[in-house]
Amino acid sequence: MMVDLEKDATTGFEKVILREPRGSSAEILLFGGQVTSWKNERGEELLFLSSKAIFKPPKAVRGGIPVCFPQFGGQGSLEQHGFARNRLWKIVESSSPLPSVDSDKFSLINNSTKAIVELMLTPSEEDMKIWPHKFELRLRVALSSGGGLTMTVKVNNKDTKQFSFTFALHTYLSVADITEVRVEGLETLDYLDNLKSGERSTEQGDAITFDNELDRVYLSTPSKIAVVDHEKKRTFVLKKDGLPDLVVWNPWERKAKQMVDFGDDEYKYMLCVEAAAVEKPIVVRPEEEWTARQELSAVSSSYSSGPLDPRRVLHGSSKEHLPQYQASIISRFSLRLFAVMTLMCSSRNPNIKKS
Ligand SMILES: O=P(O)(O)OC[C@H]1O[C@H](O)[C@H](O)[C@@H](O)[C@@H]1O
Repeated sequence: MMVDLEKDATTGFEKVILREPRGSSAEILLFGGQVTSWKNERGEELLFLSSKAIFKPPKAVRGGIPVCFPQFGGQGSLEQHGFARNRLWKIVESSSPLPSVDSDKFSLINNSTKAIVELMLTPSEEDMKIWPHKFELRLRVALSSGGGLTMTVKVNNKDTKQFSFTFALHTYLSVADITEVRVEGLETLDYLDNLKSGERSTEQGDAITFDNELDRVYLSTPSKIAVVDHEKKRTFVLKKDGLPDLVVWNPWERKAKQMVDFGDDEYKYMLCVEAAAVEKPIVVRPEEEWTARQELSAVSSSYSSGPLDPRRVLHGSSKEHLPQYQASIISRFSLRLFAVMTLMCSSRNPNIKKS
């Protein structure tokens, strides 16, 4: 396992590179704490990064996995998606003892089964003027020996009063042809439609497919979602904890043309699936810590990684023989029962603890 710190020759941005012996790798910019590359063992890029991406602060970089904090979207007093994605983060030295970046390239061999780096963002005086809360935001990125990419986020409240925020890991997946892509695991869920001023609707269909612009916040989503790329015969599996919502976004043709940092036809080759906490802001009291996690893996589409949706576990295959409306009613009933039981078991967010 290797962890390198380099200065990108083209952009001048400092980046951490994680490599594992079988050939997979990941790159993380200190600007934005943003993962901009994740490659499998054959060296194939799994994340989308626009060819028109602008590497010039304070513009956020279009692609990879921007961190949206302390605000997702435009609902709030801050700039769209908050400021974390266009600030310079620091490496937490204890995570990977990286030397300074003065010379060309440094390497270190990490004997664990994962190549890991931890980055941190704390507010500057300027940040405190627009969001007056002392916090520590940590992002740990780990590349496992199988090539899976795990991102663990922690927000510590270092202030004397509580604060709340919304959050997303805004993952841009690279796909071969968006019209041949299917998202599984969101069937029958409620969503907020950003193309209809956040109107609430219920997903009726089967898996989600794409033939137009789509911008939705799916609510209370299962912990495991699959994005099947038929053309590439590849399935991305996204597992998450502490991030109940999932934003699904593709700008399609018209919006693509309006974005200066996005190629006119690049919408065909990307899909954003964003593990998020949007509908219910996260509240963290002084000296508390909130943790969330997302695990990404890319597997051949013939691979089955087990049931996606907890409701399918409850009903088994018998659900498939029921008329669709009946199956959906049962699904929703059991979901509500599950939600009530969860609420009864814990009234506090289980992802928040004393730090
Ligand atoms: O252009 P950005 O600020 O990076 O936002 C890109 C997109 O992010 C999310 O997916 C939102 O749901 C979209 O409404 C937004 O257009």
